[in-house]
This record gives sequence, C-alpha cells and structure tokens, in this order.
Amino acid sequence: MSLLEVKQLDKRFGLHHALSQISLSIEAGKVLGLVGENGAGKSTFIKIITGVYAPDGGSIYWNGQLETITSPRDAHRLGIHVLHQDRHLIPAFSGYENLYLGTDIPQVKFGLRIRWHEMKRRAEALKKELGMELDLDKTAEEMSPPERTLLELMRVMMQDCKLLILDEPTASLTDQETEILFRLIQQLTAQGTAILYVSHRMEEIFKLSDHIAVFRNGKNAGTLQREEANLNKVISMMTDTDYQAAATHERQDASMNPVLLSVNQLSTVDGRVKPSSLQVHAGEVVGIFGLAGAGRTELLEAIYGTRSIQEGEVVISGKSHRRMSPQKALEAGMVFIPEDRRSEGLVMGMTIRENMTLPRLQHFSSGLYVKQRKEKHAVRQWMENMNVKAVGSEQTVSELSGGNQQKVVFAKALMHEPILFLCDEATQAVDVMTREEIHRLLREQANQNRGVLYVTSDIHEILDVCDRIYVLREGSIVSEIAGGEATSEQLLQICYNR
Ligand SMILES: Nc1ncnc2c1ncn2[C@@H]1O[C@H](COP(=O)(O)OP(=O)(O)OP(=O)(O)O)[C@@H](O)[C@H]1O
Repeated sequence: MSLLEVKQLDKRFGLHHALSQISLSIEAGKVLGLVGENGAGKSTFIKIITGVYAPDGGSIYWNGQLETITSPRDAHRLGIHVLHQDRHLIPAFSGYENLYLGTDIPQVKFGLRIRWHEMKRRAEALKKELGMELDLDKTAEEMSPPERTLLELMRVMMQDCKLLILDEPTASLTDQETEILFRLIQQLTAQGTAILYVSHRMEEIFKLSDHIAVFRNGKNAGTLQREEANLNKVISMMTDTDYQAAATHERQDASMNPVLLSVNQLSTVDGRVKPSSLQVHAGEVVGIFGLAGAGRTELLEAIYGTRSIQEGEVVISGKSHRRMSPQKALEAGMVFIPEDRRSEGLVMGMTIRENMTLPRLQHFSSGLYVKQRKEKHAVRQWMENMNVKAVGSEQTVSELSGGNQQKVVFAKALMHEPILFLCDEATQAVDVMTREEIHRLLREQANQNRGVLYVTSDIHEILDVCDRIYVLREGSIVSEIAGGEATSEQLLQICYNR
C-alpha cells in the first residue's frame, strides 16, 4: 500500500490551470524524484499535500485512507514535513530556538519554564549523530543560507516525519554539505521515511530517486523507474521535445584583453573578506569558488558596495571607487544578481514590468511621461528571450514560480546593458533549459567584451562555465586556476587546504 496516493488533483488560479488531473503515489522508505520546467506545478503540488492550498478537485489517500489536508497543521499531524526553497526561520532567534519552533519544547513541570539544558542536549546529540558542524548559538540571520538549510533539516529530524518533502534543498549547499544531506536522506529512508525530492539538478535526482515523476504544464507526463531514466529522456518528457544535451562549453583566453574590473586589496569591516585582489578582463567569465562560509557572497557584496569596506579599492574600466554603492555600481555599468532574490532582487508586490523597468524609468521617459509602448515592448522582448512563464507583463511577481522569478531578476539585469555582471548563484532554482540559456547568455555577453564574475556552490557548474577560477578560503583568495585545467578534486583540495 502507498503511504501517499493522490488521484486526479486539480488546482486553478483564476483561469490558469496550475495542476490538472495529477495522479501519483509515494511509498514508505522510497525516494520519489519530482522534476519539471519552471512553472510546471511542482510547488503547487507540494502546497496541496502540505495543506497550504486547497485543491479544486481530486482526492488524497494516506495509508489507504481518504484524507482532507486543510492546513499545515493537518499535514504535520500525519507526519508530512517540508523543507522549502524559502526557509521558514525567525531571523532574530538562535539556532536552538528555531529548532524548537512549532514543536514540543522540553519544559519543566506544568509547562512553566523551558528546559534550555535539555533542549541543547537533544540538539547536540542529533548534531553528533548526523556529523554536522553548525553553531546553534548563532541567530538565523547570522547564519549563511546553507547553514540555514541544515538548521531546517535538523528541525524536521527532531519530529516524527513520515514523508519529508525537499524542495531544491542543495541550491546553495557545497559538495560537502550536499553529502551530509544525502547521508541524512539514506538514514531517513532506512527508517521508513518517504522522501519527495524536487530539484532541477538532474544528477541528484538520478543519484537519489527510486522513481522519477515528470510534470509538464501542470500534468503528470509520466513516472519512470530509476533504471529506465536518463537525462535526454527526462528532459524530452519535461518539454515534449526530442532533447539532446549540449556537448561542450565554449571557453576564452581573454588574459590579453583590457581589464574591466580590478579589485585591489579589498577587505570588509566585519572581517568576512580579508584583503583580496582579483581581475576580470573584457570577454571573460571568472568564477569564485569556496566552501560555505568562505566569504563568496560577502566578497561580491563588498565589490558591489552593500557591505562596509575596511580598505582597498574597486576599479571599473580604469576608474577607482573607494566607496562603492549600488547606485555608483549601476552608473559604472556593474549589476548584481543576488542569491536571495526575494529580499534583494525583486519587489514581490509589483508587476513584472515594474520590477524590470523601475530602475531604468529614465530610459523610458520623456519629460514627465513614461513611454509606455516602448517600455512594454522592451519588457515583452526580454520576457520572451528569458522564456518567463507568466500570464503577462502585468502579473504580480509574487504569483510567479520560483524559477520564473529568477528569470525576471536576470532580465532586469540585462535591461541595464551592463558591462560587468556579478552573479551569486544565478541559476539557483531554474530548470535545466533556463540554466543552459543563462550560461549561453552570459557567454554571449562575454563575447561582446563584457565581463562576468560568477559565484556558484555547484562545482560542476563552475568548471563548466568559467574561463578562470579564484578559490576563496576563510575570506581570502588562496588560488587562481585556468578553468579548462581545473578538476573538482583540485578545487576541493585547495578549499580544505589539504
Ligand atoms: N498564488 C498564485 N497565483 C497565481 N498563479 C500562481 C500562484 N502560484 C503559482 N501560480 C502559477 O501556477 C503555475 C505553477 O507554479 P509552481 O510554482 O507550482 O511551479 P513550479 O513547478 O514549482 O516552478 P519552479 O520550478 O519555478 O519552482 C505557474 O504558472 C505559476 O505562475
């Protein structure tokens, strides 16, 4: 008998059919991989089985019994837990406090006082069992995104979990943290927990899944056994085309080209970035790789001027900036595609058009008037280029799927016609085709003598797309390697200082 079985689930948003006639089942102790293009309906499906959305039709069976899941509380009661792309933590609470949010907190008699000692003991025991390194005294806002993911996972493991839903869990994890996660998944399945694993990273889907369900435009295009699945087959099912993976990636030796960006002995007040120097030439895609906490995001923020600088300078096209700011960066032709697009990249309550053109209204104005036709045309063009799936340019960004939001962030950056791109996990949560498209677009930008500084925690991605790679360790650049010559072992060795 299946642990969870859904039959003919339907969900509409207005006239849009987000899910139609979805049927599938999940077995105890097994991993079901769920894949589909951005906007295919994966998150909507998760939200229905976790009680966030009510379906418009269909039925849900839990251990063979018909169930109505009307709230997340109902889902928790059954033992369904989810680890979301958007983490549900209270920023000002410590790791320990967040661990016990919404769970049974150990209390002294009559529930009058929380037993901190007992809380900490339980958490430390779990950490040891899982082989995790995580400082739980830090508040959630002090933690890096990967640390927050591990914290959420610990929270789930402290509850009685029958079905764990992982939605893009490795998006900002390094290989080492991903290994921890995979170990945890093995432990959980061995104990009989079922896993629904949603990801755009196909190698993970193939590595972990017993079965793979493929969503296409809100429908279940089929479920494959692991043994019968391969990349071309799965992507062909996702897109209803005959897909063949791209063979090799282009690479450039641009070392003789003019330097577009020169970072000289830059360090931050908080010490997260120690005096660091790097260069990006016109025509180059330059990667920065490091383990979580090495200072990758912090270095980009320092260059962009959103983190306080202690010393050093940023030179763009020969002009030195000792006090960089996002405004100055934009004026100098440098854009930043941030990792946390929800809080930094987009205004969720605004439309796609407003998000894309707001910083460039001058470009679309004459006097006091906005040239609406020109503006709409440009937005439509970029939405088409980036294959943004939406009802239209007037749709509110919060209504888009995660991957489509990322495409809007990208389109917005491209609209500035920058000469330099700072990308922090730019392909996080986007589907395989969009990921290839983003790589292609960045290479195209480089071929037009622009420069790209590319941060990703995905070691394969950095090796695939970058001409040159800087390795960061504990806030310092410790090595520089030519992209074509580097191997993952070599990069990791440098990161771990072995
Ligand atoms: N609250 C909402 N209002 C209107 N439309 C919505 C809402 N939530 C989702 N949608 C639409 O439903 C469709 C399915 O979205 P969903 O988020 O489930 O896709 P997804 O497969 O999870 O995509 P991604 O891989 O990008 O996360 C999309 O077209 C999306 O725009």
